[in-house]
Amino acid sequence: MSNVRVAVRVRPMNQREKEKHSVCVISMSQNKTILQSKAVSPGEVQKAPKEFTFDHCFWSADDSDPDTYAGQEEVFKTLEEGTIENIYQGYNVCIFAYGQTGSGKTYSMMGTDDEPGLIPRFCRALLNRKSEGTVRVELSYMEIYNEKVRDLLDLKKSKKELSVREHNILGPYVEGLSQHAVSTWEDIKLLLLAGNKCRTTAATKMNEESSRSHAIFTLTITQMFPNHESGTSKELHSKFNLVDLAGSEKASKTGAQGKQLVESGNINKSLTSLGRIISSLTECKGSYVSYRESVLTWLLKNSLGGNSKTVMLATISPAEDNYGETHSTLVYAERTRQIVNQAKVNEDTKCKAVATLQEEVQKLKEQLKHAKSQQSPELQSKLKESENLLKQLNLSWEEKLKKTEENAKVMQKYLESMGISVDASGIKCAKEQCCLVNLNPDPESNDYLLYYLTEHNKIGAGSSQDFQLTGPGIEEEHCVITMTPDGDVFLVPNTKAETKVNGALVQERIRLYHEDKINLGLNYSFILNQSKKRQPNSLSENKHEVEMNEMSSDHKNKDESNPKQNPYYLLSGSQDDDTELTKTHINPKKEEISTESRSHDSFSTSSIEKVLAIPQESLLELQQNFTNLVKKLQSKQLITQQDSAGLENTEDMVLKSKTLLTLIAEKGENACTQFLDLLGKGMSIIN
Ligand SMILES: Nc1ncnc2c1ncn2[C@@H]1O[C@H](COP(=O)(O)OP(=O)(O)OP(=O)(O)O)[C@@H](O)[C@H]1O
Repeated sequence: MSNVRVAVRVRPMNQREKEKHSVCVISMSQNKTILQSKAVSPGEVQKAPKEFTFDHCFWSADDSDPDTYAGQEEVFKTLEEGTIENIYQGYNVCIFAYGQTGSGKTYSMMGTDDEPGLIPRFCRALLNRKSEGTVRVELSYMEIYNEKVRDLLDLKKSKKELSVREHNILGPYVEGLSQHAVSTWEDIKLLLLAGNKCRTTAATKMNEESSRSHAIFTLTITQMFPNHESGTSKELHSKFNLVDLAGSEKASKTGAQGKQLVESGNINKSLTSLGRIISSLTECKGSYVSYRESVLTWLLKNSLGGNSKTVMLATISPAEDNYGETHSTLVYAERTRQIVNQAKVNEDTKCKAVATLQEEVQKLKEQLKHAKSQQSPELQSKLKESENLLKQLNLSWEEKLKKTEENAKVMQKYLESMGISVDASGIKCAKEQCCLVNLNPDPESNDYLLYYLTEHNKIGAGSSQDFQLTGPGIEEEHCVITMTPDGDVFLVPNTKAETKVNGALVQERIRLYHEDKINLGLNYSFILNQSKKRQPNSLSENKHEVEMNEMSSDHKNKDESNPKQNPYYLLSGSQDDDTELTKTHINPKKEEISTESRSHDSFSTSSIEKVLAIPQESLLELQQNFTNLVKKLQSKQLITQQDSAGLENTEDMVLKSKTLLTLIAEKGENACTQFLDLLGKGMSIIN
């Protein structure tokens, strides 16, 4: 019998907290965490600080003093103590991270490329551990989102909801969850990367990269010890669960609304059940514990009060404005420490399970023979369930390896067909392929996602969409991007959804060009990569240079020495020529404006004639271009907000152009020169 080991980790102040000059309310001394009470108004009595005792307290709030600072390595080393040993002795182990959104759960569990967290460190340590027996490691990775289980590693089935079942020897399990035989860190890394890319994330006001799902990463370790004298063999089995729970914060504080509020409700349903279970295990010992109340608690049944050695890592913010959440996390964590587990060595579990399953299958077949028709569907489904489990348990290691290999290929292809390219070394994109590059780094893997475009690409939050995005402002059917056989790309917005191209709101079908910046909802930003079409050959292909120049300077402002900061570097950083994307920005052909036309009168006449000659389909582009130009002129104070409002009210392009030219003319020679300069830079509505 052993208690759940509980560790608390306090993260550094984030930008928001620093800007607000938040006071640090956390201090740590050995295994004690002290929470100072909030500042009070004059006349009120300051409450005494609250003290909590844990097995480990990690001070990660400030790295200026290496003696007190606990980095990723220290957290791992402390929690690893005895853990790998326990796994190799045949015990189940579970480590779960609990805390409010943005408190550092994912950072602690997954970490970054430079600062790997517990999952990659444990995987490596586990593979490096020597054993006298033959060691087999299998891996699964799932997500619980809105009380639904999804396999993060079987992409063909990733949209399918999987069911939780329970076997009397094996305990709760997810039916049909893919198991991947792994032998090296590289095998695991690829699966981790792919799984993380599939994880659902939705931004909230508190933490834009907030993950709204619970993720369970499981390593199943089997050791075989053959006894050559007796011809028998012993098997030890252990399950190692690494769980990254969703944020425990209150929905109101994060600004969750609508669909997200439902998500929060369901996330909290799992967490509420978790809390209830922790209470019944600690306060009302002996009372019935309803693990099946939520998917999460059902799957973690063994980890809480059952057959597992469990560690809870509670993550907290140091800032005063998170006092309430921090306090409840600490209370929760202290209570969890009282849970007593009954871990036992799992010896020959598989053999026992196989034997009982075989018996069960026999019995069920017998029963089916004599069953009344109304009972048979239930019996049949039970039989199928047992047969499936038996089949999975009976697979040989070679078969498993082969399956894993096949699945890896399918997974890679499937991801590509979905528009996501996965490669352990970073992002790759076929030179000729047209794709959207997501400029928001993937929170789980720190790199960028590619969405390869096909003829017809539905984008939105709905399950029928080709590219599913979640987050504020994303509609069920947000927009459609189409591509003609010639590679011309068009965007058709849903007029109710917020879609911007190069900063301008789009309300009707619009053609897209190489390196156009597309904003969907509040948080998604994409760049169109259309390298095949990057050479401008039509009047409109030089239209975006001003934006491109702006973007280039935006990019320049980023830390170019760090390839992860800049998708262009990441894209071009590939060693492989075939899959390289260059970072060169388009350099559109500039049409020289003749010196004689540099008088606004002659310019305006010829310009309007050109506008009149423009075919209808180009007018839409023109309108878009016009909007961009107006914005630019506004920013240069060549026209006022009032002027541009007047322009917006005019539908007719010719009239619009005339008004604009008149407005510019009124500003005098300097304004005309600047205007022409802008036109010359590619913002022309008429050349
Ligand atoms: N110990 C730490 N040291 C440095 N940075 C940290 C630490 N913990 C968290 N952070 C940073 O704080 C931010 C939020 O952390 P993280 O994403 O891990 O939170 P979370 O608890 O997993 O949130 P969510 O519930 O939304 O998944 C990230 O930018 C992360 O890099």
